[in-house]
Amino acid sequence: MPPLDADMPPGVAPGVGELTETAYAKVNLALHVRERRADGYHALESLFVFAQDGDVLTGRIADGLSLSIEGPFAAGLEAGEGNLVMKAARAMLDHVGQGRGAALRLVKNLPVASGIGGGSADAAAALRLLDRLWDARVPQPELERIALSLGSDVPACLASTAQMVRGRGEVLERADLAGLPGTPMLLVNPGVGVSTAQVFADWDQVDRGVLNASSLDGVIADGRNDLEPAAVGIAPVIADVLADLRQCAGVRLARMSGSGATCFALFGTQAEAQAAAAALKRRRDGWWVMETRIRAA
Ligand SMILES: C[C@](O)(CO)[C@H](O)COP(=O)(O)OP(=O)(O)OC[C@H]1O[C@@H](n2ccc(N)nc2=O)[C@H](O)[C@@H]1O
Ligand SMILES: Nc1ncnc2c1ncn2[C@@H]1O[C@H](COP(=O)(O)OP(=O)(O)OP(=O)(O)O)[C@@H](O)[C@H]1O
Repeated sequence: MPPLDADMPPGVAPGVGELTETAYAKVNLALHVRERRADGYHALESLFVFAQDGDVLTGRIADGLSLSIEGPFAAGLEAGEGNLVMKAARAMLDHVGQGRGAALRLVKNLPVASGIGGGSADAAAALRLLDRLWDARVPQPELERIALSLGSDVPACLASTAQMVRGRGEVLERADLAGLPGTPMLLVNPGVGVSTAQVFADWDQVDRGVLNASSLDGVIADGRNDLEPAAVGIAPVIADVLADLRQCAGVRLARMSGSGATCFALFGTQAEAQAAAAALKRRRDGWWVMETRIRAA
């Protein structure tokens, strides 16, 4: 009998001895860029939420480490040592001691380099999965330290709950905003990749002020994604995505996530989100459209 797995997403049947983790898509509901730091990174203030869907990682005990990748966005993604799943596994081995192994399988459902943190979410899912698979019981602060060594967004992806994120991504504060969990959401990517480093380099260096994330209405009314103009400059089709989303019936907020090109829209009801998804798929050949909800904390 395969083990019962509380985190198992629908449609994924684990094999004998396999564990499964979802790598939830990250969405920056607002992203304020405050300043360029001496280390070259930018100080951010961002309200992170997570979709209830994403990539799916499964793993079982094996000799050595291996990774295979399948799914709609598997093409072009290397499964070697450069993959963030492998980097996460190596970092775990460094911590818990060599001599353990795992055969990992990634179903890549999220577009790569698209502002929804797929690679970061995969790395965090690998840390959670291997901690369970190897019964390593790494204390949470240690896991968070390993996570930050893998990327700015990986600590937030570890918990995959709504969080106010500051600094480079290492200062996390739980954000239990009323009205967030379960909110119907569309993620839309027009099929272009944009480089995060390039978008930051093109930011106009104007500090437009703090993010007040005390209520969802406040984040909708006063929040921004300060990287939107730079990303639109690199990939003008992002402006078309935002215009399309903003004219959908029932939309409460449409904004770009991270450094783009993926944009998101929040809806009042699931029926409105479904209708918007169907219309976009009809009208825009080649755009990726995912209908989901904000994951509950
Ligand atoms: C902008 C966000 O999407 C917000 O969630 C993320 O912080 C980006 O995280 P990421 O894709 O993992 O990016 P990283 O690999 O950390 O950074 C890529 C490059 O983007 C720039 N970068 C990134 C994050 C940051 N706070 N300041 C930056 O200036 C740096 O040039 C860095 O070399
Ligand atoms: N498992 C992985 N999934 C996606 N990208 C990966 C993975 N492993 C390594 N990478 C590399 O990491 C880079 C960033 O990918 P990712 O999908 O996380 O970007 P992103 O969505 O723009 O992230 P962010 O929202 O944090 O800016 C890509 O250039 C890709 O080649």
